Amino acid sequence: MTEPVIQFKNVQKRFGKNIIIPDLSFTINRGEFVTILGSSGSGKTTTLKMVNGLWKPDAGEILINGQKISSLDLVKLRRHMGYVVQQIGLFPHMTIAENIAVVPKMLRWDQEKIEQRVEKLLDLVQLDPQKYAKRYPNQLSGGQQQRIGVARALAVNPPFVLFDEPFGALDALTRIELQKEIKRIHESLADKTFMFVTHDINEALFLGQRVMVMHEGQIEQFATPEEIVTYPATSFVRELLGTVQQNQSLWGNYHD
Ligand SMILES: Nc1ncnc2c1ncn2[C@@H]1O[C@H](COP(=O)(O)OP(=O)(O)OP(=O)(O)O)[C@@H](O)[C@H]1O
Repeated sequence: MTEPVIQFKNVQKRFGKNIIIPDLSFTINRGEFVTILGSSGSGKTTTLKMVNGLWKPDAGEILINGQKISSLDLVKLRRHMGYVVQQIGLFPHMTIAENIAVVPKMLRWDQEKIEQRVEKLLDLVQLDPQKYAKRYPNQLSGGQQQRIGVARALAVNPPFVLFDEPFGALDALTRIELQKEIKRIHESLADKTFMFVTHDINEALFLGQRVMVMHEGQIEQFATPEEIVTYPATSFVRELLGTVQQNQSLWGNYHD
């Protein structure tokens, strides 16, 4: 059964006099993995930041679980939304375990529950807890640090996780490895809704159950990867797909 959990209704966002997002409407259902693909400056990050209330829309309405975002307690809302960014900003003087435990500690979980959770999360992101829990961030590779970013975002088991170009700074092989991981994690955590911003077409098509293609603050197409590749809705989508479109098997076999 589809259950809408994130809804934008005629949302507008301006910065000063610049209308960045003129009129954005879409619905995301519980448990979906949605990727947002678009050129630089198309409004992907702005859209994500409106989902967790970091930016307020200038017009229109955003509903989270059917409730107007403007009526929600934003601190609580953000606890329900893990956030993973490119510069994950681990605290350098804290161990990996302490970094993951920041929010659980803030919520006054007892120590045993925190330790169990950290261990489970390190297992989930495939880092051996015995080996990594007591290390410091500078003793980890970039890819491993991003894994910690994912673990930290999942610490208090949020129903939503937002990703903003989390793998943008990684080398191609590490990136592919982490894409597979994130897909596996989404599949293993039933019912979590993921929104993932990227400007990498292969990444968007590989990860997204649906892909939202944005251009100049508007949705060009919001559809499954198959539909997008087979029936690009606009000339922008067609151009964006470029060579990928010419060889449909390419993205399907991207990680084989
Ligand atoms: N705080 C801000 N003040 C003014 N303008 C902003 C602000 N944040 C973003 N913008 C502008 O809004 C537009 C959309 O930015 P946004 O970061 O959402 O794009 P994006 O699609 O995520 O791009 P990128 O892929 O480069 O990160 C850009 O033109 C940007 O300059």
